[in-house]
Amino acid sequence: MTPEARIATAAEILDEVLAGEPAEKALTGWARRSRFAGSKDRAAIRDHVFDALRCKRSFAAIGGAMTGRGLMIGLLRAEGRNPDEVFTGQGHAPAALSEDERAAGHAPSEAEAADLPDWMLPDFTVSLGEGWQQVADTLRTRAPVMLRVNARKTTREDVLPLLAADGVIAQPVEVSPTALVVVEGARRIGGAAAYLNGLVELQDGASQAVVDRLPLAEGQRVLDYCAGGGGKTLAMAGRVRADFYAHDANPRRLKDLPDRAERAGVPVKLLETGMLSARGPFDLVLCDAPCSGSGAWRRSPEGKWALTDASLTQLNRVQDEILDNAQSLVSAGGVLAYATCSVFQRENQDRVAAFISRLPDWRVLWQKSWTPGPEGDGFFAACLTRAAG
Ligand SMILES: C[S@@+](CC[C@H](N)C(=O)[O-])C[C@H]1O[C@@H](n2cnc3c(N)ncnc32)[C@H](O)[C@@H]1O
Repeated sequence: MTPEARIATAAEILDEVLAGEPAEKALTGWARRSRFAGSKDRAAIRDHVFDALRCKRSFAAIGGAMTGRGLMIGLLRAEGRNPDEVFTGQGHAPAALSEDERAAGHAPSEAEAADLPDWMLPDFTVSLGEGWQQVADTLRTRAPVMLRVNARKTTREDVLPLLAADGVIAQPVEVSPTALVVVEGARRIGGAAAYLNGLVELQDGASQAVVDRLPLAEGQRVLDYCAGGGGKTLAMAGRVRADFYAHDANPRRLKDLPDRAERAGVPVKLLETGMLSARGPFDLVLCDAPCSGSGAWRRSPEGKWALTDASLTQLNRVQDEILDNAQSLVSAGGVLAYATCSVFQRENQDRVAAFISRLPDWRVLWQKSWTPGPEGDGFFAACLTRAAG
């Protein structure tokens, strides 16, 4: 496919997404119908679609329309290119611009330029202070592909040449002693021997940094209360030998964990909700709570546009409920850890403060935020314990 044909296809797929189809589904549907497209075409079209979804408001403003064509015109103008050079109507290129399209477009407002919904701007600025624009700008860019080295099986230094032998070039980063950023060959990770043998896992750098800070010790009983696919369970198990238990309100979310744990060489027991009290208490209970995902909107930009003030408030209720339920499973002297991949104070510091005001016998050991950047997503974590007495 020519570069122009890829833009035309991205515009069509974006129209489906704007009509309500999830981006992944629209991309997969197109790829199934378009066997002529090669892997490079698929990758380029995917990049166009996700670049446009990250910058949907600003591209629509400068492109003149919230349509697939408008977004692609906006993308080209944002890159300083003249859309007329791509929208030629020749071969498989998109149809030539009309006079109206050529004249359309306006300078973006503050929220449009930041690619945030208007309602969100106050929450964003309160949560991030002076750095809010930089964070909004970061969320408009592609996320790094990052790996976690399984310290149970290898070291960063030893695994780098193994990855390179399979075409995956990675570099150590500072955010965590187990983190690598992939600089070349990201699409080869799934077939790399180091991945297949459990030496590395795909995991964001800040996720790893959160786990680094948890006060884990050998022989503890540790519960991952919102384990999902088990990324944090495995990262914790990579650090110490302890008894790891994984739970999720939606047990189907845990389905990949047994295989991943086996590959990583770490035993993890799955627990259903009804078994939690009987199997407790636990020395450490981690609540990696469902959240807006705002710290990871580079990876999942549709979440940025789907979130509403009301859905954020509803998430806050779920977060409070999770903390209230999980605290009863923590042993005397044990630790309750709370984490989100959100940048919003409402989901982070405010939830911790609300918890302490409901249950004043708890105190905060530490809390920390990570902003999205070259070494990872935005994250928040806090550790709490019951005050002695
Ligand atoms: C942020 S994800 C967890 C990601 C996972 N820890 C990881 O590192 O891969 C949040 C998880 O919380 C689960 N969840 C939602 N409500 C819950 C509840 N009330 N109790 C426990 N888990 C819940 C969701 O099903 C989801 O899998």
